[in-house]
Amino acid sequence: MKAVHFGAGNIGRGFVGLLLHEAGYEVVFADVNAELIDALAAADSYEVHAVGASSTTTRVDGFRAVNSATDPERVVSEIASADVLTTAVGPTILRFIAPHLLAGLRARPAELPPLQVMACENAINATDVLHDETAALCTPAEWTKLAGRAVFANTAVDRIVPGQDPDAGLDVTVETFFEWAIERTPFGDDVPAIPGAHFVDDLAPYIERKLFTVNTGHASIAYFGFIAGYERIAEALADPVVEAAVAGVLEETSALLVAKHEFAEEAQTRYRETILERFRNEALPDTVERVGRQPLRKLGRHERFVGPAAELSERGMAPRALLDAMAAALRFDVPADEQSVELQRMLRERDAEAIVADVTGLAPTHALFAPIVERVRERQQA
Ligand SMILES: NC(=O)c1ccc[n+]([C@@H]2O[C@H](COP(=O)([O-])OP(=O)(O)OC[C@H]3O[C@@H](n4cnc5c(N)ncnc54)[C@H](O)[C@@H]3O)[C@@H](O)[C@H]2O)c1
Ligand SMILES: O=P(O)(O)OC[C@@H](O)[C@@H](O)[C@H](O)[C@H](O)CO
Repeated sequence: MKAVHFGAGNIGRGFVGLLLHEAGYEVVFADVNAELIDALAAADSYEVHAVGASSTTTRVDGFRAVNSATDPERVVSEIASADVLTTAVGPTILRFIAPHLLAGLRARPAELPPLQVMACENAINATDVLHDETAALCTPAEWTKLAGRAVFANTAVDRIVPGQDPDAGLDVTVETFFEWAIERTPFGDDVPAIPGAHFVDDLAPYIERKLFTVNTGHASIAYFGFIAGYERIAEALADPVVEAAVAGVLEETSALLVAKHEFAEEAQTRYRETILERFRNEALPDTVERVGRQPLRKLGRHERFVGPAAELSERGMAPRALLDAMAAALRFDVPADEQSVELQRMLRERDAEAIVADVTGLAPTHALFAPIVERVRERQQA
């Protein structure tokens, strides 16, 4: 069995590649980072160090590596004969994976079982995005012909994999916790055998609970922590002011999740507490800069702040802590982060309504639009 995995970075090597390897797949990593791909191609194995209460080390071997920027023909032939295709490149990069996938499907013998495609990104329905980007590159008639050569399943992936020590080479330090939930129905009777994953009929509750608890909480720590001058996530959360602000945010998203998906309140409280414990893991060198990265994406319409806040407003509940977290995000000023630089430029040069419309995608008539505009104005005046 062969899996082509796009994105040999933190989650690629430390989670998706690892679980596919443990499931018995030969993993072919595809990435545009030449140094990384050369190192993987030259290595026999790397280690995944899971750190926390019960630390473990797992060796990953039997993989290959291909540079998708310089050797697209090889990528096509690998996809044409693969069983599984996964990605962990970032939601905004999926459109660059689509041409490879389309070419791979064109070259794939029609008699092979369909390629099982799963995008493992922090975004709702990321695999659908990859599907749509791929279908848009050919005519509807050709897509009708090719569509039978692949099945597309959305997933929710959860494991904190921080930025890695440059001296660690290919080895990856991760937390011990992990969860990989995958839609079952697209596969019909041929569900991939990945023991580390679980397959669910309805992914929405899983992905929304994950994104609006883990990622909303994480990003809130990053933005409040950045303002308070912290470098690490664990030390930011140890500050009672940050902790209280984050608790307020998670109470709001939990209220939505309980109301919308009918999670038992106690179960959601336990889930939240487990997650806060994960963020407190001192052995995990995770930084506010990594977790707060790309604030414009994180302030998007269906993302971790505006998504739940908009739904709360629509249900007649007024989100306050989420608005505070969004206001904190506006202060994320990190020269190395292109989106942070762009956000600060927008705040200096454009009017508040235009910023809110562009960044959040909310209509001016939406109940959340005016409160966010107010936060943007406050930031501009400060
Ligand atoms: N790190 C985590 O804790 C974590 C956990 C769950 C989900 N995720 C999600 O996984 C995805 C990747 O995150 P990460 O932390 O591993 O980031 P990362 O930067 O470590 O890895 C991304 C990799 O994608 C590669 N890449 C970029 N453009 C590419 C292209 N056009 N073709 C092929 N490869 C390309 C990069 O070179 C890099 O190696 C994101 O969507 C993130 O939200 C991350
Ligand atoms: O990857 P992002 O930028 O969407 O979010 C940053 C972190 O919150 C994220 O990578 C978490 O570590 C991860 O989602 C945990 O499962």
